[in-house]
Amino acid sequence: MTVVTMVEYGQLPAVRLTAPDGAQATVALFGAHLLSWKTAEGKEHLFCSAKSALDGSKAIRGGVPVIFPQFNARGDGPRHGFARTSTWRLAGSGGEDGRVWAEFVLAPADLAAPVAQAWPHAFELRLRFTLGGPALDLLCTVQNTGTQPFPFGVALHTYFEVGQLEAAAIEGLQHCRYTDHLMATLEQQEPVLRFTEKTDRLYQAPPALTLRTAGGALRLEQQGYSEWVVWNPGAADAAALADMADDEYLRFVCIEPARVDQQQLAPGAQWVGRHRISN
Ligand SMILES: O=P(O)(O)OC[C@H]1O[C@H](O)[C@H](O)[C@@H](O)[C@@H]1O
Repeated sequence: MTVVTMVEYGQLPAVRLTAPDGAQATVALFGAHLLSWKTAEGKEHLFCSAKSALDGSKAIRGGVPVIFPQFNARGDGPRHGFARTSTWRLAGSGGEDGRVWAEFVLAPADLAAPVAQAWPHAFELRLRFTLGGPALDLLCTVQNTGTQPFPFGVALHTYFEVGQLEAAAIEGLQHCRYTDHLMATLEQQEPVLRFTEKTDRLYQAPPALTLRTAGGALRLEQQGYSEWVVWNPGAADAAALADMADDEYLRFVCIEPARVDQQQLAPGAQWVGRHRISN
């Protein structure tokens, strides 16, 4: 039996999905933000900071922030866009084939007035979470519902719980080109990426990666996006973040399917991004 219920997470209303095998996901309406994903054996795969705001006053530090319509400062609006700080609607939910799903939607009428005025485009952003079995699927669609093109970037800024950063390794990036935080473009020589210092890289996307941790491995796949962003702030940047404890950077890595540059979407057109996380 699949179950979809409303719960409170911190002070945020959230949707909890439970699959027939016991896998569970919790998604806040604020940001359509996935806060927790547990596979059937009860293992939590996402990190969320103990210092994160959970009251809608600012973006959540952890889980899966939805980045739209701009990545970081690559646009004129707020850093990483407004989707992560807007309240979405639950558009539907259900169960089939042993899995459970819920879909969230954000459109101009859902935005705070100043946000809608600053980004006056006719769009519909949808995010569907489907879980059960070893996989979590995140289906993101952007629809241009108007008569003028608009530009957008998008990303799923997933914070994976890794337990011990020193044991975390990403496979699948050897010989891939990336841009680092100093804007140097390089090619990765190492077969495996490990985290020994601040890491903030935009990789031209190979379709699949493997994240290995002390506790197991996750396979990450994407279609429709153009980059993988890999981020860990390191000690100094973590200490400067008010919503992260100084040593919490040792517990997570962010691996993000992304379309970092704002590209145009024609009137009536739809963009689709698929992301699957499985173990
Ligand atoms: O602090 P935030 O706005 O959530 O951004 C957190 C991080 O997001 C991305 O991964 C960027 O590549 C980083 O440069 C940035 O520091």
